[in-house]
Amino acid sequence: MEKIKIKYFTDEIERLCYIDGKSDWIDLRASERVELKAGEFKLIPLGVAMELPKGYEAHVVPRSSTFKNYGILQTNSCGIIDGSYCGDDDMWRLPAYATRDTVIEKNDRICQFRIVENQPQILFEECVHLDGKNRGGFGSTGKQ
Ligand SMILES: O=c1ccn([C@H]2C[C@H](O)[C@@H](COP(=O)(O)OP(=O)(O)OP(=O)(O)O)O2)c(=O)[nH]1
Repeated sequence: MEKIKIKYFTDEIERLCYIDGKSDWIDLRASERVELKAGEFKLIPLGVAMELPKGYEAHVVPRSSTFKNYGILQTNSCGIIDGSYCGDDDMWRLPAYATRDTVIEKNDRICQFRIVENQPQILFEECVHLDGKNRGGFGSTGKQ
């Protein structure tokens, strides 16, 4: 089991909870009421800052119901929370674009995260040709 040190910026959101069995992604809540007009962008505060376990980062994505319920899109597709983002003021935020007029209430669950191990250090070794067989891509699977 991994331990995460967490700071809440408000008592008005429920505490994060790891729910065993159903999904290991952990829901995050808006820490203030946010009203957006169609076409507006906002960094929605999530009311938490964390010190992740050494060697981990966190990935934040919307919940599957987020677009249906609120009409917002996460503008960076997947939020990367670096392990170094662990200062007292390093509150997590969701960059969101509203496709319609919408209201997100304080404490609404709008996205989810999991922690992921950092990739190993990478050294790029330049070459002229690669030895592998060309795989094809972008719709080539199952075609000759
Ligand atoms: O959806 C996100 C993405 C990032 N962050 C926080 C955590 C992350 O560690 C920090 C910095 O993010 P990033 O490294 O992506 O941005 P940057 O390097 O400051 O800016 P950019 O890479 O866009 O130049 O912002 C969030 O709270 N939510």
